[in-house]
Amino acid sequence: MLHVSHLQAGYDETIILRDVDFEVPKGKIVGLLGRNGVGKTTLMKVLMGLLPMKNGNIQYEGKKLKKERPEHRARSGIAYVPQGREIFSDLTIRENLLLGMEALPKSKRSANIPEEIFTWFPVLKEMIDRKGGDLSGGQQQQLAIARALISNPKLLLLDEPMEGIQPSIVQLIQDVLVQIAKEKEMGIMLVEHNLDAVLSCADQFYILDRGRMVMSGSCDEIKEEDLQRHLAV
Ligand SMILES: Nc1ncnc2c1ncn2[C@@H]1O[C@H](COP(=O)(O)OP(=O)(O)OP(=O)(O)O)[C@@H](O)[C@H]1O
Repeated sequence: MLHVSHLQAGYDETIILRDVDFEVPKGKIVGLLGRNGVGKTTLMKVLMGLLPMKNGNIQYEGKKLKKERPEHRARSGIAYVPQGREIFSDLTIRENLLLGMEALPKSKRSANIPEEIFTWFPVLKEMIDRKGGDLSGGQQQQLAIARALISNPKLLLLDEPMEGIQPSIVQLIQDVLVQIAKEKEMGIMLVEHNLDAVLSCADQFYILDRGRMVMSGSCDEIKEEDLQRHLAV
């Protein structure tokens, strides 16, 4: 569903991504690993249209992405949960979730939150009228993911969703991702430093280093020594 080739991007004159090739197939979770500052977030921003690419090709659902704005990409089914969650602290869970509808064309928006959201994240139903700022980090992360899922995206980009989250919530998020990738045939790209979490829920992985994907494969076949070589600081 997503094919990226020879992608080059960066900030002003600085090139961060030199020649990036990768794919996210339909219904699969793809983990993106790499040391701090290699450009994982930069790649997500380019995919979401928040940063222009300098060169290369992005093909999404059979069409080339060029200069489409983020809202256009969101309407075409790409959802992004940035690092740090970015939920609205002064709005309730309900209000935060309904904002996720903005990603849909007006004719498809609803005033009701789909019940499946609460089957994945029951705590959001229990606390529906509480303000975002009153939630724990793990609850805020569930809210941020749920808000992205409201628009029923085809491709979900997640930037470090497990960061600073307690193990039981990490497990819940992993279980939800595995379930929705399969049931909804959603492609999921997961940037994560929590290696165990990536290996236990992703199907495939890529390692980004010095502007290129230096390694990729199936998570079942990943070798500890290769990880050490590319990820050790
Ligand atoms: N807005 C910006 N302007 C200039 N340089 C930036 C900007 N944002 C990020 N960078 C630089 O681009 C490089 C890649 O940053 P990026 O955040 O994409 O890395 P990352 O792999 O996501 O890191 P981390 O794992 O720490 O989140 C870093 O050197 C960073 O300092």
